[in-house]
Amino acid sequence: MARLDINAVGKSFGPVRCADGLSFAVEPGEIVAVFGPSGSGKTMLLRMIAGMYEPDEGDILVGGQSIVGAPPERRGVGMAFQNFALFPHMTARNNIASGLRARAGNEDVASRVKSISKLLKIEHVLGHMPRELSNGQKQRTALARALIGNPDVLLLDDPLRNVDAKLRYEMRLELPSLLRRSSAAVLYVTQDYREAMAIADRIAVLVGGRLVQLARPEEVYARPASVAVARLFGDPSINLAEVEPQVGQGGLSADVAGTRVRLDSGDRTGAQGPCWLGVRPDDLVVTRNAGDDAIPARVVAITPMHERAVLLLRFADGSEWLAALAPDAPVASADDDVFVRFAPESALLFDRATGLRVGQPDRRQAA
Ligand SMILES: Nc1ncnc2c1ncn2[C@@H]1O[C@H](COP(=O)(O)OP(=O)(O)OP(=O)(O)O)[C@@H](O)[C@H]1O
Repeated sequence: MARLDINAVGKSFGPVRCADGLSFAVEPGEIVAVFGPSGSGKTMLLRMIAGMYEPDEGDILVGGQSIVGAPPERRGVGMAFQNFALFPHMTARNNIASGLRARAGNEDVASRVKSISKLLKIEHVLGHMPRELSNGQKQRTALARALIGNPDVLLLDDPLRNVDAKLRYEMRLELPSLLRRSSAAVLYVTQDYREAMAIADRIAVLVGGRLVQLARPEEVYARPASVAVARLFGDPSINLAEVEPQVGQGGLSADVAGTRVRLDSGDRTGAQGPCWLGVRPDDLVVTRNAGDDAIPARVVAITPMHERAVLLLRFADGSEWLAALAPDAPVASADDDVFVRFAPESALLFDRATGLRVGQPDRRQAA
């Protein structure tokens, strides 16, 4: 059992800065999802840990020992990729065993292949060639090969991208306990925020090669460090409006599309001046009743989406927001005039100049 430490790691290709002062640690048995937009440096981070590239600056340590410059097979690192990368001329059994032979000499290969394939439910296809395996079986075979050598660090690069939706769902449920059993420090790259939230203990959000937030999934969702992070989490994505909040008798309030709306009066230090107001579509309530804090809107369109109804709403100033309503919520029809409300505590505020969330004690750099 060994901890993975990434210390001030930087890497550039010409003008492209794909890692910029990355620092964080992954504990043994912990799963950290690396999440961010395409090109944010997720795969490059994994490649530097695996030894396919070396960092320009900083250090990478496993169990307190630097692995920078060490040959890939001596790093104690196992990897599985989105494209499976199985040897096409070898059976599943030999593919799995290759993960062990590269690392150790006189192990009892057969019994270890057997126990790992039992765990991953692929015992019955061990004699098959990769072309005879389904994508799900290939993915499990690649995972078995990565796990069989009991690596200190396990790197998974979007391992569920090429499997079908049903298997992806099942694996999201199964993977965390499977991975924790190995006691490896796991870095799990994904482009799917739901997968990151389902699988990880913590999520490292990368934007432009920089770590913009590292926190538990619910924390990243509820308290995104910046407007860029807020936009990455949620489907439909967060509604935004330009506001200038002011402190009055009833706490903080702002004009939203011409209506004065109360915002949370809690910890909002620095929340005055030009801000982005962010409200998640799930946090909107759509009613037919006017009243305090109710913004008049017209329903432009309704679309079903994952068991919910998503309403496209247009305010009097022409701006549009989306509301995602629970299946049992009374649904309006297109062209209806309605009122939109949200609880003050569901309002997120971001400084418009820096993009950082305001009223947040532990601020990180904006994306
Ligand atoms: N060998 C290379 N030579 C030059 N530039 C590279 C190389 N590898 C990666 N890059 C650049 O580094 C940046 C980060 O790439 P990386 O593959 O790590 O992104 P990613 O976050 O994994 O993206 P995706 O989600 O699309 O896989 C990109 O701008 C990419 O073009």
